[in-house]
Amino acid sequence: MENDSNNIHQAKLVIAPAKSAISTILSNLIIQSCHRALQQSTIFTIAISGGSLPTFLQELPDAFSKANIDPQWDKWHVLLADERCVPSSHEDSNLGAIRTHFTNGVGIPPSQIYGIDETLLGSSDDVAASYQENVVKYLLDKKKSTDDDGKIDCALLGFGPDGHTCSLFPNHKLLSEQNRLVASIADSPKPPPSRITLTLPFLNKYCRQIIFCGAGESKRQIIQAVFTDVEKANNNAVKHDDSVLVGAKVSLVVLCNPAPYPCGMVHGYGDDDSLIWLVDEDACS
Ligand SMILES: O=C(O)[C@H](O)[C@@H](O)[C@H](O)[C@H](O)COP(=O)(O)O
Repeated sequence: MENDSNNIHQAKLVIAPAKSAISTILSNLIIQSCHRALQQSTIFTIAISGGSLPTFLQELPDAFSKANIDPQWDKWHVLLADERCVPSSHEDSNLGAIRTHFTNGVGIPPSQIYGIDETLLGSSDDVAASYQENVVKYLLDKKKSTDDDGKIDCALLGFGPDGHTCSLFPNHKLLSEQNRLVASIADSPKPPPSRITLTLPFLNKYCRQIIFCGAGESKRQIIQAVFTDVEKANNNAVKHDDSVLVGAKVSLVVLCNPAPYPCGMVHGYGDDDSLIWLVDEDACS
């Protein structure tokens, strides 16, 4: 468990009326994040995890069209929040899923969609070290050099029914990582065992906005455990723009400290919209 005793961390809890509404709301949040980034910088950087997350991105291109906003895909840089150490053509590949559900249909230059170095697959440590140097640090430097404070603009994360996020699993030694921004894991309890992942230092220091997404009853116990008082969240309802958070209930919640699960250790960067949890009613009721 992380004991970050000096700080109270808040999140915006956005409860979509149904799983089907998550894609719409997520698309609107990404449009906002992209717009904000491209006002301040010449590039938009977004980290995406695997699991069900890529399926929530299918509506994004249409959402840009409906909003009559040019996504400027040529300015997008997509990195992986975690990846299984397999070739991108393998059915377990997160990059493969992101391509299938999102990037294959849009004009992001392939050189700006950053997979792992498949020539290094014999050593997950080497894959992680290479991803840290050649992708993560490269993009942070690129942000710094484009009139920006050197943060990844947005990270889209899932969370498992065991409370993991990225490939950061409960009670695993990687939760104590202090320095590396990307690390390898050889014993992931969720198959396949060999993976690389963004670390807590990266997620908590170098992301301007984190959006967790999850749906369904299997996530309920995690939501109840990660926040101090979800039942009372309705009392903390916040005003919101219904054209963005369509039909959602929105409240401010406080993360439990110490955090009971890895996903609860991701507390974001600090301002109002830096940590959003977007879930459906089934995950919350
Ligand atoms: O590579 C992975 O396994 C994922 O990145 C993982 O961290 C995922 O996001 C969660 O397991 C939630 O997955 P679901 O959304 O499918 O429950």
